[in-house]
Amino acid sequence: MSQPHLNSTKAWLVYGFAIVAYISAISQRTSFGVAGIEATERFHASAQILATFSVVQLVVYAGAQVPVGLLLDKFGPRILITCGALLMAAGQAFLAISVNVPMGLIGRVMVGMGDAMVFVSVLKLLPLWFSGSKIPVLTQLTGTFGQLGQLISIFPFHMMLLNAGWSTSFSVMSGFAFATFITTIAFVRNGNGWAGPSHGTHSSRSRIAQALKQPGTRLGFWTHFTTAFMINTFMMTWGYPFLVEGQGLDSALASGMMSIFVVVAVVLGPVLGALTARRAEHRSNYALGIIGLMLAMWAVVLCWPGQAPLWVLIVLMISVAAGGPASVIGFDFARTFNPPRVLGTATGLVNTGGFIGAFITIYVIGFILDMLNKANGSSGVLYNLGSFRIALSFQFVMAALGITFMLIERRKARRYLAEQ
Ligand SMILES: N[C@@H](Cc1c[nH]cn1)C(=O)NCC(=O)O
Repeated sequence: MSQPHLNSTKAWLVYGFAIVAYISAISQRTSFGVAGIEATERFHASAQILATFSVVQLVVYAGAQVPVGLLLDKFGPRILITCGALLMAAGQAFLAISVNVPMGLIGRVMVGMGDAMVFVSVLKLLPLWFSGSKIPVLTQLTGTFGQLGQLISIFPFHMMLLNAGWSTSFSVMSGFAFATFITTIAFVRNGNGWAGPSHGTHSSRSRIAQALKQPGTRLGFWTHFTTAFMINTFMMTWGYPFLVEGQGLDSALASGMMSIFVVVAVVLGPVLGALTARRAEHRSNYALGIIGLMLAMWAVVLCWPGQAPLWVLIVLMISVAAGGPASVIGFDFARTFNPPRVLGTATGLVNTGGFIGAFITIYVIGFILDMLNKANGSSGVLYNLGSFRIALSFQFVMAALGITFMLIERRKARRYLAEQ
C-alpha cells in the first residue's frame, strides 16, 4: 500500500512542531537548574531542600515514563504532547507564584509530569511520519534538537531571572509552554499510519513484562542510566553551584558555559547516530568509551590541587555533555530488540535509566554537602570546593554500578542474538 504521507512536507511540519514542544519541555526542565541560587534565597532552603526539588521532579518524570509509554501505545503521541505542554504551563505558573517549599514542589511535580510525556511521544511520531534510514537518524537528532531548550534556560531565562525576578521569569516560561500547547493542537497529527486508540488484548502488565524480558531493553536501561546520570546531575542541580561556588567562576561565565552541552549534542549527536547505524555491533563500546572519558575527567578535576583552570573545566563539560548523545544508544537497543507493539513501553523503560540515576546522585550529593556543613559547625559556607570534591565523588559509585550491569546485560543480549 502506498503511503504518500511518509517523508512528506506535512511530515516535516508535524515533526517540526513536535520538536518545538520538546525544546520547550527541555527549557522548562532545566530552568530550575539555573535558578538554584535564587531558589535557595526565595525558599530559605538548604542544599538538601534544593536537591529535593530536582529529585522530586526527576522521580515524577522517571515514574511517569512507563505509564506514558503504555498510554502512548493506546492513544498516540498527539494527545500526550498536548497534555504534557498544558501540564508544564500550569506547573511553571504555579512555581511563579509559589512562596514556600511545598508550593514550589507542587509546581515542579506538574512540570515533571508534563515533561515526561513529550520525548517518548516525539520518538513514537517518527515511524508514523517517516520511513527507512530517516527514523534512526531523526531519533538521534530529536535528542540533539531538544538540547536547544537549554539555551533558552541559560541565556534569556537566566538574564530575565537576574533582571526581572522570579515571578516574571517563571510566568514567561509558563507562557512558552502554553504556546506549544496551542501549536501542538493546531499542527501535530498522528498521521495516517496511526490505527487509532488500541483496545488490544495485552494487559499493561504483560506489555511491561514482555519489554523487560528482552535483554536489549535492560541493556538500553543501563546504557541510559550510566551515560546520562552525570549530565542530568550537572545540568539540573549541581553543575552551576559547583562552577560558581566551588571553582570560583563568574556566574555569567558559568551559565554561558552550560551552552557547551548544546554544542556537544549538536556536533556529536549526528556523528554518533551515523556510527551507530553503520556499526551497530559496536554501540555498547561507544557508550562505554564515553563513560570512561567522563570518569577520567571527573577524576582530573576533583583531584586538581585547588581550583582547576578554565580549559580543564571546559574539557570536563565536553566529556560530560557527550553522555547525552551516548544515552540515545539506549533507545537504539530498545528499538532493535522489541516488536513495535511494545516499543512505546520499552522506550519509556529505557528513558527512566538516566533519570533514576540522576535523582539518587543529586539527592546523595545534597545530603553529603549538608553533612559536611554540619560537621564544619554550620559555618555558613554551604558550598565550597573541599565539600564538592567529596560529595561529587559519589558519581564514581553510581558509574561502577551502571558499568557492571551494562556488562552483565550485554553478555545476555549477545547470547540472545546468537540463539536467534
Ligand atoms: N539524554 C537525552 C538525549 C540527548 C541527546 N543529546 C543530548 N541528550 C535523553 O535521554 N532525553 C530524554 C528526554 O526526555 O529528554
